[in-house]
Amino acid sequence: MIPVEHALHIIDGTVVAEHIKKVKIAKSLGYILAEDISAPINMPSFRQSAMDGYAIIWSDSTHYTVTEEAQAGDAKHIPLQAFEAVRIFTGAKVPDDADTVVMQEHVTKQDNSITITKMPNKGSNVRPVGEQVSTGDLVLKKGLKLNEAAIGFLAGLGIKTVAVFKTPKVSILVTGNELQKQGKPLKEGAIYESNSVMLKMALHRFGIKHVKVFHTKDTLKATKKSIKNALAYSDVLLISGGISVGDYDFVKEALGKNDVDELFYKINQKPGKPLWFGKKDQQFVFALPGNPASALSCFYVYVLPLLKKCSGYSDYHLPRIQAKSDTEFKNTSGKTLFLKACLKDGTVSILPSQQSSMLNTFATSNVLLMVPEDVEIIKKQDIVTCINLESYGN
Ligand SMILES: Nc1nc2c(c(=O)[nH]1)N[C@H]1C(S)=C(S)[C@@H](COP(=O)(O)OP(=O)(O)OC[C@H]3O[C@@H](n4cnc5c(N)ncnc54)[C@H](O)[C@@H]3O)O[C@H]1N2
Ligand code: MOO
Repeated sequence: MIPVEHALHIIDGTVVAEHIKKVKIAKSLGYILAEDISAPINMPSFRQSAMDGYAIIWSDSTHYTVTEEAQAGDAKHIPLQAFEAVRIFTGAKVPDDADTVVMQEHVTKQDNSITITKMPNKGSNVRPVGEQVSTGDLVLKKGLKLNEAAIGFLAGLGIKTVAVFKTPKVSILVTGNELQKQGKPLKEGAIYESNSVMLKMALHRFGIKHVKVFHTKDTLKATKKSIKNALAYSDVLLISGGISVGDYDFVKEALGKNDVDELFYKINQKPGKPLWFGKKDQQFVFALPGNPASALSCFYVYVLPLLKKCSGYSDYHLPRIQAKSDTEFKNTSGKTLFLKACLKDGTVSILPSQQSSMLNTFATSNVLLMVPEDVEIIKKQDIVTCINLESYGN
C-alpha cells in the first residue's frame, strides 16, 4: 500500500503523448491550444476611428469646414487640408492626413461647418495601426485553454483553424453479477448499476461526451475478453469494481493477461484503497473500486488529473483550498481520508454518510476535505485542506 502523495507523484510522472488535431475555431471551445499563435496581421490594420465624430488636422482653431464623409468599411483616400473636417464614424478608416477625431458630442454644427466646444488632445480617438497586436507578435501561447474571448480574438485575426490537444477516448467497463439496469423492480440480492452513469456524467462535465460502456460478468474469461474489447476502443479505460481481494474479483489478473503493466495498486486512503493504475503502450487503465463513493472520489483525485494531462493541461489537479472546519472528526484509520464536505464562506462542514457505499451526501458536497494519514483528529476551527470539486475544467 502506497501513500496518497506517492500515488499522485506517479500520476505526475506519467508521460503522455501529445495527440493533436486541427479544428475550426468554432469547434475549439474548451480545448487546450497545441501551438503558439503569431498575429498574421496588424490589429487594427489601418488607422481606425474610435468614435463617431469629425476627423481633423489638430490646430488651435475651433472652426472647421466639413468636406467629406468616411463610413466604416470605406477604403477611399480622402485628402484633408488644415481647418477641414471629415465626418467620420466608429471603425472607419481615418484619412491619412488627419491626426485627431473629435467626438460629435463636443461639436456644434451649422450647415457644412463645425465649431468644436471641447478640443481633445492631439491624436485622440484614433486607434493606431497595430495598437492591439502587430504582425508576427506571439499573441497566444500553446497551453492556453480556449474560451470565447480567445476564439473571438482568433476570429478577429482572420484565423480559421487552430491546433488543439485531442481529448482522450474513454471507455468504462462495469463488472458485477449483482448489477441490474434501472426500469424494473430490483431482484433479490441485486442493486441498480449506478457507477457507469455517474462516471459518464463526470466525463461529460469535463467535456468528454462520447463514452462507450462495456459490461462483464464476474469470470476471469469474460473479464479478460471485455478488457481486450474495451482497450481496442479507448485511450483511457475506467473499470468499475472487481479490483479487491474477493474470489470473484478478477480485474487485476485479467489486466495482467492483457499485458497492462501495473503502475500502482492499493493506496493508504479511504475511500478508494484498492485503486489500481496501469499502462499498456500509450493506453492507461484505472481499476476503480466498485463502491460508488470510492469510485467517484478516485475519479476526482487521480483520473481527472490524468485526463486533463492527456488533454494538454499543465495545471491538471483540482485546486486545493484552505478552510476552517466547523466539525470535529477523528481519524483512527492511519489512512488519508477524503471526506464528503460542504464549503461555504470559508467554513467547511463534514457531512454524514462517509461510508464508501454512500452517495447521498456526495450529492451535496462541493469539496473533499483531505485529512492526511498522520492527522488523528480535526477539531472545530482547525484549518484544513479541501479539494475544490467545482472548478473542474479550468
Ligand atoms: N477482505 C477484504 N475485503 C474488502 C477489502 C479488503 O481490503 N479486504 N477492501 C474493501 C474496499 S476498501 C473496497 S472499496 C471494496 C472494493 O471492492 P471491488 O473494487 O472489488 O468492488 P466490488 O466488490 O465489485 O463492489 C464493491 C461494492 O460496490 C458495489 N458496486 C460495484 N459496482 C457497482 C456499480 N457499477 N454501481 C453501483 N454499485 C456498484 C457492489 O455491489 C459492492 O457493494 O472492497 C472491500 N472489500
Ligand atoms: O476503499 Mo473502500 O473505498 O474504503 O470502501
